Amino acid sequence: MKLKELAGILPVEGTFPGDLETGGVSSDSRTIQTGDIFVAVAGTKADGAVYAADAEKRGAAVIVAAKGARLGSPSIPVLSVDDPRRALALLAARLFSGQPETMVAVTGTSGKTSVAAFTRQIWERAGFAAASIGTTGVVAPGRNEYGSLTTPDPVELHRLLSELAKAGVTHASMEASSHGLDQRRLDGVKLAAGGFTNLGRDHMDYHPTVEEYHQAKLRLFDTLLPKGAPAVIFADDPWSQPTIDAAGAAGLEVLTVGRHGDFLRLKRVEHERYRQRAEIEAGGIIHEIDLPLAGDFQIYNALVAAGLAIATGTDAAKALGALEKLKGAPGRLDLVGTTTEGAPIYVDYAHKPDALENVLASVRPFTTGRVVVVFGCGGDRDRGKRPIMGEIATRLADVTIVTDDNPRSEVPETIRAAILAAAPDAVEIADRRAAIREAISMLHAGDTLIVAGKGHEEGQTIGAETFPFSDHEEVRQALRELAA
Ligand SMILES: CC(=O)N[C@H]1[C@@H](OP(=O)(O)OP(=O)(O)OC[C@H]2O[C@@H](n3ccc(=O)[nH]c3=O)[C@H](O)[C@@H]2O)O[C@H](CO)[C@@H](O)[C@@H]1O[C@H](C)C(=O)N[C@@H](C)C(=O)N[C@H](CCC(=O)O)C(=O)O
Ligand SMILES: Nc1ncnc2c1ncn2[C@@H]1O[C@H](COP(=O)(O)OP(=O)(O)OP(=O)(O)O)[C@@H](O)[C@H]1O
Ligand SMILES: N[C@H](CCC[C@H](N)C(=O)O)C(=O)O
Ligand SMILES: [Mg+2]
Repeated sequence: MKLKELAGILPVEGTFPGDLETGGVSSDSRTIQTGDIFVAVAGTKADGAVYAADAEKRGAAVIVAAKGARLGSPSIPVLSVDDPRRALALLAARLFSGQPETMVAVTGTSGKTSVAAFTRQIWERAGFAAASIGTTGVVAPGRNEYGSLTTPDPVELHRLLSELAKAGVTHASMEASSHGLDQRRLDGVKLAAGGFTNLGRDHMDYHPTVEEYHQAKLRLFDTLLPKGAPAVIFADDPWSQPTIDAAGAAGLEVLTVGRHGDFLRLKRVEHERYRQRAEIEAGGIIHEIDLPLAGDFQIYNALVAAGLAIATGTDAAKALGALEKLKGAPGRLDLVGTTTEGAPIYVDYAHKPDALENVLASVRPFTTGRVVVVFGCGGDRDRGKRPIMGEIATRLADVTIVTDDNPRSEVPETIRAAILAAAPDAVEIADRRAAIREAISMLHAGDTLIVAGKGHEEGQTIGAETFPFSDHEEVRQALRELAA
């Protein structure tokens, strides 16, 4: 593409060599090829500006950077922009043209992966070629790939969206993480609707305060969605009202779901161990729904997903009917097995306080014996959540086993000690495999075990190395050995 065709994103007017042919775009100098545009972004670890020379050496045609960026003295043209990350996203969208026609994004502290997966399943049942993109990867017709980020970086994202569109995918749901929103990863995506689940403590290592964390999430509503677009907002969370206010002020069509919802009103719900029966009012009509998923919170995620599908044109009866066939996202209150005495063992991705609280509270009503939980906290992540999660486990579980969950560069004992400070009666078993075995071996009829924190993950990161590790596999293996 000629540089002048990127006017509107880049300041290429005037004497600039607008006829310059450019190839791809990247913010990582290590991936630059001859003719590419290098966008220097200020990161959390480094300032991309210092890699301008490396980008030039590798053949970059032009550098895009913030005004005043210290680029050294490149001999290729430099274009200054106000917001390099946004420019990167818009360039990626332009260079990889095409995206599924109908795209929705969901944000919130918990439930994003589930909502994205549910929305895709509802669309599939309504007959659309649909995809979902998020923490557990990309799922589309004939495609199921694991990805490393919840919201992929813009270049990856637009390469993917373009591929999906070419493969005939018309509908796609994606997760908008607070990092993704803050770093403008979705700024080039044309969104038809947005969803909000809830807000709790998360990523306090990245966002200075909860208010700023909420502000990052609000970018979906006040910046990214076009005026008049539907915003499907879960109405029963303490952060629902400020989100509704912001979406309203941005001129969006606010559609609330939940017990206090107007668009989809939850009139009644009975939680059973493995399913929930709900009465949902939509447009004055009551729908009786049998949701085949464990976990009280799943009905709320299902409402947001149905709201997004209906708001983007799926028939309400079809969308709500599809809830009866939903499959949970991998590792979200996932029943992996039961002991010979019948005690269920769930693997769940709760790695933040609200999620742990919800998952433990969810299984309590169906547990006549003890609730046992195995969990740890990740290294190089929010340290403040460790004692909070220790307290939650102590309050809501009968037996707490504290173990390791991706200690990364931190000393694992220190992480465990921070949790144990608020969980004095907890058992400490450093090795996660041993912790899972110990927990399973102590189960009796009526007990429930939750192995929390890793969900779908397939590795344990210790130092800089990631060893293969799956909670699902460990649970199955321990059950086999104990039964033998
Ligand atoms: C903290 C964070 O979000 N980091 C992300 C961010 O990196 P960064 O901008 O801070 O990068 P940096 O290392 O400071 O480097 C600055 C710039 O120099 C460039 N560079 C660096 C070295 C070099 O030789 N040449 C070069 O050009 C880098 O490519 C970068 O553009 O932008 C990168 C490109 O998009 C991401 O890969 C990277 O994700 C890291 C790996 C990460 O772990 N992110 C996590 C925390 C994350 O984003 N999580 C969220 C939420 C998860 C959830 O709750 O579900 C997610 O959406 O996944
Ligand atoms: N609506 C909800 N309210 C509270 N907790 C929830 C809700 N939905 C899911 N959870 C809990 O949060 C965990 C993660 O769920 P999910 O993966 O759907 O959320 P997420 O927002 O994508 O999380 P992440 O940012 O970690 O990827 C679940 O395993 C469950 O413990
Ligand atoms: N997307 C989250 C996942 C955390 C999962 C947990 N297992 C951990 O390692 O802390 C993160 O990278 O912070
Ligand atoms: Mg997720």
